[in-house]
Amino acid sequence: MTLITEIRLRRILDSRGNPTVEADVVTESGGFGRAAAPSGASTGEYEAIELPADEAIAAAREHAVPRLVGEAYAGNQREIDTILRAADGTDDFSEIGANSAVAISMAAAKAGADVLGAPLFQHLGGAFRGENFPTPLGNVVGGGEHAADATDIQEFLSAPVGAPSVEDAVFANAAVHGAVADLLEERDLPSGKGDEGAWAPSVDDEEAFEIVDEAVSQVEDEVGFNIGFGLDVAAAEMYDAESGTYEYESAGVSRDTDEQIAYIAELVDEYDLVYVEDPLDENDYDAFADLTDEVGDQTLVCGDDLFVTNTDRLTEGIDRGAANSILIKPNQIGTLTDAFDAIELATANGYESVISHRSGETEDTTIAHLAVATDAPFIKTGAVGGERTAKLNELIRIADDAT
Ligand SMILES: O=C(O)[C@@H](CO)OP(=O)(O)O
Ligand SMILES: [Mg+2]
Repeated sequence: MTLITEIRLRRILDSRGNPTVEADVVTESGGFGRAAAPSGASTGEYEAIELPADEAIAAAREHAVPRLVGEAYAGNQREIDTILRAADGTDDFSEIGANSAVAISMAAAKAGADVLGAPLFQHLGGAFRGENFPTPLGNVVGGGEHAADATDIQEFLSAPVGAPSVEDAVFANAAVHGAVADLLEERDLPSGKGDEGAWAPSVDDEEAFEIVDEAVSQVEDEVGFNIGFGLDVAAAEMYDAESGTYEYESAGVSRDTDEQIAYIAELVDEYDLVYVEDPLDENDYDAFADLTDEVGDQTLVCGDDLFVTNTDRLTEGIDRGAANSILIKPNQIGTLTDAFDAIELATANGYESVISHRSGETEDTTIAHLAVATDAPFIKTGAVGGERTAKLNELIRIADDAT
């Protein structure tokens, strides 16, 4: 029933207006799945390779599609993804592009679910999936690689950990985003938005902390449940390997590694941060381990550029005690199977898995299903903006269907 009979690949627009790859997978019994690859801006050095969309499509048509059509079953995800790896023949998908690979991988999963008549989260999570729903981390103020002339820290994240439901959490993040807008106006700080829809005012990090802290407290009072606060520092983007320092340009401050660890630990204490992503450079496992020693019992220290959803890099991190959670981005590694393997390895070693969008996105909602299927504590997928609300609204629908 799930034998693949057709795969179509096309270029579509992503949220930055760049071309990306969309895949349609059709099965013998008429099952259908469609998925699109997202795209990063603050990409990790060790990520799988994204090729220009037209090149990725041409290469996948030549090398991967003939091995899948009439040969593979959409219901057997591991088989599909093994074939994608074999068709590519490299470790980093540099032949067919991780963008083609992930679009086909996710579209096949959706086609498999369609044949079964099951929602994607059920197909991926199976009958023994947990009962929990992820807390959405809402990017409300940001800068770094996602906006010019804004904060050094890439993302200030609202984390409504006390929300009684996914729906309440989603609306709380939108309310914090709105409250930030009011506070910016009060302070006479005009602001555009960054790639993920977060406000991108021309302020230093210290002022951003003040504003987000106040916005979170205001909304907390309104909604009556606990809203935490998190960060994606994206520290690799501010790290200068030559001088060994983290350069905070908007504040004119430079910190060496020990100072960076102390600074982040201070922020965790001061703002009760529930989540800190990439607080240190992507090559510095030792510094990650030192920070995790210091604050790992208070907060999630999450590796994004550090681990790039890669089990080899995660194994190294586990061995060295670096971080206590991993960010999962299927396009960083190329297939759903690889993403699941990373999640499984994390879980087996007491690391939490946080599922994430990219700064360049489409209306694709696969990550919402992936987060529910794998019982992830958090999903990072923005607060507002169509390509972000596509996932948030899907989470609300999933919760509505599943309960
Ligand atoms: O750093 C990140 O976590 C992501 C998503 O927020 O950004 P990008 O997709 O640009 O890598
Ligand atoms: Mg990140």
